[in-house]
Amino acid sequence: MVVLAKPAALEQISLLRSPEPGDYFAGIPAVDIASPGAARAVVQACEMFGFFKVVNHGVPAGVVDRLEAEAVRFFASPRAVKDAYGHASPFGYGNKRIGRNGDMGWLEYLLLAIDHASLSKASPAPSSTLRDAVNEYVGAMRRMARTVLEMVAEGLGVSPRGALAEMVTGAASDQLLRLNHYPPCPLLQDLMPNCSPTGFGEHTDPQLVSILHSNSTAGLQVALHDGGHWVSVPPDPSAFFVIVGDSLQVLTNGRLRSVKHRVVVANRLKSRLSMIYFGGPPVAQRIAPLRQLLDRDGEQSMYEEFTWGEYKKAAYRSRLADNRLAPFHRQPPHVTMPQASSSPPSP
Ligand SMILES: C=C1C[C@]23C[C@@]1(O)CC[C@H]2[C@@]12CC[C@H](O)[C@@](C)(C(=O)O1)[C@H]2[C@@H]3C(=O)O
Ligand SMILES: O=C(O)CCC(=O)C(=O)O
Ligand SMILES: [Fe+2]
Repeated sequence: MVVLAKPAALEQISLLRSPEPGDYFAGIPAVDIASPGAARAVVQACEMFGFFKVVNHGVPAGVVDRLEAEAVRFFASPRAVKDAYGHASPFGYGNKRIGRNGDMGWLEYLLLAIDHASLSKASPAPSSTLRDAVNEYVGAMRRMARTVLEMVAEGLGVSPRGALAEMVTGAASDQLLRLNHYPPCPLLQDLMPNCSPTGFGEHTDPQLVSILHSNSTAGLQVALHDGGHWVSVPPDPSAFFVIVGDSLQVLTNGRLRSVKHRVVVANRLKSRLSMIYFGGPPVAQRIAPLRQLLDRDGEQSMYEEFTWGEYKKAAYRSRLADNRLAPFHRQPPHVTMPQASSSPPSP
């Protein structure tokens, strides 16, 4: 038996099967958020996939292009310059290490904290041009998150319409912006032509919603709710992708479900660049199913109650692939069995 050694640079990075043309999934719903039926379409997509593409979003191309150009410029700078903004703990520049608990991926990134509508002082900006581009982009993402969450509320029949949106766009909300750069990895080309390094390992996002933009290099995969099968998402730089997070799953008592996703670095020539806005609530926000939904549908909460601060603390102690909601799942209501008789059966 011939045992192939992994190149040292990939030692702690797990390999995935490279996607084949048939893995590209044509069924990802695209929602025109400016259309009259959008609220229903958003809820349907979130129920079925926990993921959808936003088209006709109204975000000017210049806002995206400016931040993308700044990100490209930053990632192209010398390692020593980038390290001056690291090491992501959790904010700043990170290289290969994701979080603090041993997860590794074939990527480099900038993780930035957002206070209200602009870059937080907790995240020093590598340059004033990058800071301005971030602030402009975050403004557009906050508006999109508001629109999407208003549509979720409307589609679910929850009032006021802003009940969910306010959690993410209110003054004390906990938002992040992440710029991910996945350089091509030619190391496996001859060694294992059908394998590719993991860029970002499988996980669900802990917040309410994440809004993702990427360049035209593929790599994102989502696990279908129906069977857990991994499918590749065809990239579309003219659109955004909305990812349902764990907190929105709990707030809707599991009606909308967070989606597992990951990135595989299969392109041997071109970098993938993604920009993701994470919409989280204030740390003190109670995360529990909306009362209106429970009362209307005669349901009991499927989850133990927690605050976003508690969930976040637990999440940051977990590994990427962990099921972070599992410890908060309530046991199904106790089923009482008829008592077995202790007296011997009569003859
Ligand atoms: C391994 C980890 C990275 C992460 C914190 C965690 O301990 C588990 C959740 C991870 C995640 C996934 C979505 C976002 O990219 C992120 C910023 C988040 O809020 O939760 C990352 C965290 C991170 O990279 O620090
Ligand atoms: O970079 C991507 O396309 C996805 C990254 C991601 O899921 C994340 O940063 O949480
Ligand atoms: Fe994610």
